[in-house]
Amino acid sequence: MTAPDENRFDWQAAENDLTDPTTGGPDAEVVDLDDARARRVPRPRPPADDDTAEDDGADAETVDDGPERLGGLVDAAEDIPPEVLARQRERRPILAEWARSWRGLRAAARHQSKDAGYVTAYHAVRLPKYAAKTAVWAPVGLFRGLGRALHWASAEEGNWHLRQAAATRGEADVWLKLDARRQRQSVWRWWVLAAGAGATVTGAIVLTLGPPWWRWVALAVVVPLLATLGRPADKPLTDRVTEGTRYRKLTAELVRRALTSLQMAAINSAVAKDPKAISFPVDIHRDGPGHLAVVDLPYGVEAAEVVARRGRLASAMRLPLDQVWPEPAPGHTGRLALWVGYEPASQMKQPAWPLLSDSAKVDVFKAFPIATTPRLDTVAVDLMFRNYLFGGQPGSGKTFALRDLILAAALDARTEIRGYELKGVGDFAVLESVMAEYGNGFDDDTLARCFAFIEWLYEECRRRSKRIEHYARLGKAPENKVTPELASLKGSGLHPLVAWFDELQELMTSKYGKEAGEILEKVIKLGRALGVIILIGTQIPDKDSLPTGITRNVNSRFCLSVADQTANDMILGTSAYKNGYRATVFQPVVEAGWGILRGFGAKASAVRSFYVDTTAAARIVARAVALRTTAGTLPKLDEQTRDVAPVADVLGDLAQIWPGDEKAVWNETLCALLAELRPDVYGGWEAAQLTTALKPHPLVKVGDVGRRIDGKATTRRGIKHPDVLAAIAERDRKRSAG
Ligand SMILES: Nc1ncnc2c1ncn2[C@@H]1O[C@H](COP(=O)(O)OP(=O)(O)OP(=O)(O)O)[C@@H](O)[C@H]1O
Repeated sequence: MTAPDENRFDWQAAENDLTDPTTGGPDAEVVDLDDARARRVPRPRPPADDDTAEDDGADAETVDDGPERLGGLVDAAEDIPPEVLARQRERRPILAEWARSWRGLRAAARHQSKDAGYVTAYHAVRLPKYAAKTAVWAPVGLFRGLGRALHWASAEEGNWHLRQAAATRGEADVWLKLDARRQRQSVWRWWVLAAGAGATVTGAIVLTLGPPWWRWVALAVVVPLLATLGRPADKPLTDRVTEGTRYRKLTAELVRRALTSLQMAAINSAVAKDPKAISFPVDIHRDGPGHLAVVDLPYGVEAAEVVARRGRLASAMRLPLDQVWPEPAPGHTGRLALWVGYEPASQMKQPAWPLLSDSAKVDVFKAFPIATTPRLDTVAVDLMFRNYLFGGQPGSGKTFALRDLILAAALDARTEIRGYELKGVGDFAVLESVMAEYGNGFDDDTLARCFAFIEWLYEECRRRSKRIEHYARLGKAPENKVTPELASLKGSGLHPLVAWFDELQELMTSKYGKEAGEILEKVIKLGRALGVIILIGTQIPDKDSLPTGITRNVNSRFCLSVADQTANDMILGTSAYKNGYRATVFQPVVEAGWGILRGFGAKASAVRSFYVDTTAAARIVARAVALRTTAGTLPKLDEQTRDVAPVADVLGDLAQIWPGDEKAVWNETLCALLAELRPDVYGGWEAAQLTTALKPHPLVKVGDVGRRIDGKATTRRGIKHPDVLAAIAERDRKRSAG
């Protein structure tokens, strides 16, 4: 098809339509084309005899819908402003994709040198075999070469047959003419041959007189040439270096074959009707350490459907799974970006985490590297004004990914870090010295502390919002958000606070779950602008283990290998699976660290978190300790508690302040008495706070307690004295049991 003209009107197609009676319908008439051009009359609408009649184009503007247009205009009506048209016109880049960035250049150079190295090594080990073959065929080549030279000089080639034919027919004069012609030809050829022979003799003399290396060079050049001349046509001197053993080059044919092998009826039937139903808006090109094919799938097929069949795609290409990376491409939903690496991702060496370098520092307001793409590009993320959700099945690598973020946070000396790992393995213990609070385990005590921490976070958010209000009044928080200046301002109380929870499902499915979920949701909503950064890791992303209120409000998500669509969408958001963002394609353990990162830019993408083992993590922590010691922000071991946490022994204090021999007392009365005892701890407590503080002690049941006030019966929440005593006895028993 010819390219559309400036106004995007395809004259040739329109002319064909107007002159072709089969498309013009029974009433088609011959139209004066000049007239048609002048008036731009839309062609007559063909009779609507099937479903596609609508698409067949009601006006001539829409006839050009061939592959060149895919992703471009649907209708180039004249009222579309020229600047929009100009924006939509896709220009091919002057330089090839691989030559446009250092990364591309380096990757191409690395690939070429690797390739050259391979070929050299391949042939080097076969050199003895090649030498033997050369020794055999070179003498044959010498005689064959001499024979051919003599034959050429005699100019008999072709002529002999003609002379024979003339002799058979008895045409003597023809014979004589042919022979005379041969003689004429052979005269100058003999001269050429003689000159060649002379040159050879001279060369030989020069070689004998010259230094020995001249003879070796001559031998190295001439002998292989003679051997090549002497060898049989089907037996090359060197072995073939087959392409297949190195990598499979991505070609349009391979992509087409792979796509038609997916057993997708929509693709196969479209291709059966029109082999061009699968088209390539951009040429397949090198992109990093692999090739990228941007494919426009047949009408109505979504890229997401192909992404879901990554396994079949890899099978059709005869490649390992982690070498084939299909993704939805920008443009429209039927556009697929298929990247195929030179080698499987598992064999590609991930570069070392840049933050491991001794000079690396982190500013949580700025992006830092956290992962790599399949093409080994670095992906950077920031922490400030973000909440993260990491989800994946066991062995998917979420703990390691979460730890990367906390390690990065540790390198910003302003950041306060507190968190709980509720798996009890101690993956985060390496960070203990830079954390202001750390809990590890899934026992009731740790869960209670974790819950109390969430409550504290909420209180901290309230305190921070007051501080922000204050600074906003002073004009220091123009957006009512923490600014880098406020975060660095000592005593502002607005420094970044990273609160992390690994395996949060343990808390959410415990007795604290409901309340913890509700409070955490509020913290996530409030904390973002206040410098409170929540990081959550969970293994079971269902609505009981991870309240939807939380998932809805998280703005950065990393979904590692998950088992099904529900889990995928719980982490990445509704419709993520449908839109082709499917972490179900990753295998746990084998593809640990791989996942879909969402919340950074328009497109979610497959990335692999940097692998940082505990030894490397310890090196970073050592640096973080040094940075924090200088900045004076290193948490002291004996101070690793929250400033307003209920550090006091609530049960003991209750027993101490219990009024007389009352059997049951209202919480609010108890709060007032507790505040008198320890105003720094209990000052401002309300009834609900006491209820929460008693949660870790199931023996103390908070219930309705009735009293008479001015003769009127009044019921409020309260607790019973025997319960408190029983809980103290139980706690003492547990403590003495160890
Ligand atoms: N980015 C990575 N690159 C390579 N290997 C990784 C990566 N991240 C994690 N792994 C490997 O995967 C293993 C499991 O990782 P991790 O403990 O983070 O998984 P998990 O999802 O937290 O599993 P679980 O829920 O069982 O704790 C690690 O021991 C590590 O060896």
